[in-house]
Amino acid sequence: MAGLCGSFKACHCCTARIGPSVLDCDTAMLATEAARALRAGADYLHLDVMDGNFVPAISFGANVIGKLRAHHPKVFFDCHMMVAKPEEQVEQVAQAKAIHPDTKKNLLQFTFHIETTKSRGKTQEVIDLVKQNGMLVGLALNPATPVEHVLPYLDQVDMALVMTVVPGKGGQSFMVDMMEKVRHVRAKYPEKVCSRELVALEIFRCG
Ligand SMILES: O=C(CO)[C@@H](O)[C@H](O)COP(=O)(O)O
Repeated sequence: MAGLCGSFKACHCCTARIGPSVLDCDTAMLATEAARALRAGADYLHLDVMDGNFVPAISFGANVIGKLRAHHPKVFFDCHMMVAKPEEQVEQVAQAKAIHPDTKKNLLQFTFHIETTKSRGKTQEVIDLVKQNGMLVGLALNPATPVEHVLPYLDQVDMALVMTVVPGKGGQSFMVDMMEKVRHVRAKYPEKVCSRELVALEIFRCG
């Protein structure tokens, strides 16, 4: 059975961190639901922000992320920004910044989609803006987007989010053919690639 890196042997890159999406939880009880996920073993939280534009659905935004921070001051938040103009939300999301008191690690990441910036020539600008606002940077790519679109930026970002579902809703089937993109990114950046659904698949495989 292949590991996270696609290797058929156990190796260092098969270490996984679990960051569940809270999209399909009872969002009226978000802080409690997040606590439940963390108690169950989540290492961090994946927060799906949807604007009704880049994707049809609307979920929650920076204001809710800020409120959630008050309940979870030591938890890493990966904010998956499924929004058409990520640059307009950087400052608001940055309000939820936090540094872990013991590890001194940055606990906030702003992950935006290359599809929203590439055609406007704004990818570099958004990366810079996110960093200026004190957050880690994630770069996401849709299943239909070639991996080559993100490669020029991977030296500068903290994470590549290889989507293995079409962005917009929860509960979809894992697209196993996206593994090729994961392998491609991992070959050069073993610590930078993330595919949440992939992690779920591996847990399933391991029983
Ligand atoms: O970004 C997305 C979808 O747009 C993902 O984070 C999913 O929303 C996760 O949902 P489940 O697959 O866990 O139901």
